[in-house]
Amino acid sequence: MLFVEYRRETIATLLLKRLTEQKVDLKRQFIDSKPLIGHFVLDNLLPNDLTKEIHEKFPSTKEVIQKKNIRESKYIAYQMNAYDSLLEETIYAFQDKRVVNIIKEICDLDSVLPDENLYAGGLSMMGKENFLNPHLDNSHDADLKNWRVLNLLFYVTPDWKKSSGGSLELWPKGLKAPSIEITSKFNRLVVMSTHKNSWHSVNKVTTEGVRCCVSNYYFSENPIHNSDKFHVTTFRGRSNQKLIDILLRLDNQLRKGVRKLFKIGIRENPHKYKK
Ligand SMILES: O=C(O)CCC(=O)C(=O)O
Ligand SMILES: [Fe+2]
Repeated sequence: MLFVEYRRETIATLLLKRLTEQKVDLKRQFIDSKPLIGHFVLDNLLPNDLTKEIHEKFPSTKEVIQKKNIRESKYIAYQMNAYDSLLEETIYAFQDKRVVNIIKEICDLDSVLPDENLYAGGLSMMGKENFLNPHLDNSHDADLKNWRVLNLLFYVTPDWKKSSGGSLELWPKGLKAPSIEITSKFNRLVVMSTHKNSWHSVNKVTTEGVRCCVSNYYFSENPIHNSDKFHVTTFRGRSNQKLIDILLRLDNQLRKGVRKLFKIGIRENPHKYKK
């Protein structure tokens, strides 16, 4: 137990070191992008050997949950005691007070709260043909108390290239304008703010490999913009997916209606780490 706790702290210390080294540049990246979708990209996040080990400990796609519908096609895992403990330690290293604090400073937010229950976080894996259509993340936590404000996405698959597909796409000027494409490169951290205009997606994976990502979400008592309003996760089709776009808009309306009717949803959100 002590060893496990030490491990988490050690990883957090390494994260802190790298974020501190690059703090000025990261702040600049975030401030420059803030009027649209605030984000920063940090390469070589952890020592290469450690990131390789994290990747090696990822479960196979057969040991995790598959999500496959018109919105998205991917694999997720959040019951972290079912997998190698290094994965749990890595996820929670991003929730260490020191790490949360420096990210808060870089992104110039007044309060941020990590998501201990992994309400939306955990591991995500995407194999060939998997994708995530353009969407806005849900605005709130499960209790509708705090706002979801930052996504922290740590990509760990060695040798992942732009040509492998599976790039994160940000759509700062909406889905009709060009996107910013961010390759899911090995040992890269992307932090992006989430609000009512932060449209993002993941394009299709084109390689045989699996794109592995360690995800964390931070919440806050305050939204990114004062004008932000409650919304459910909202998906859209790409400009060449006219029919899918109609279906997704309908699907958004249905989920929104259900949410309104039952406030907290009909059942407890199943995406939660039960310790
Ligand atoms: O896997 C990614 O790069 C993005 C995932 C995503 O959209 C999210 O976690 O909200
Ligand atoms: Fe998202």
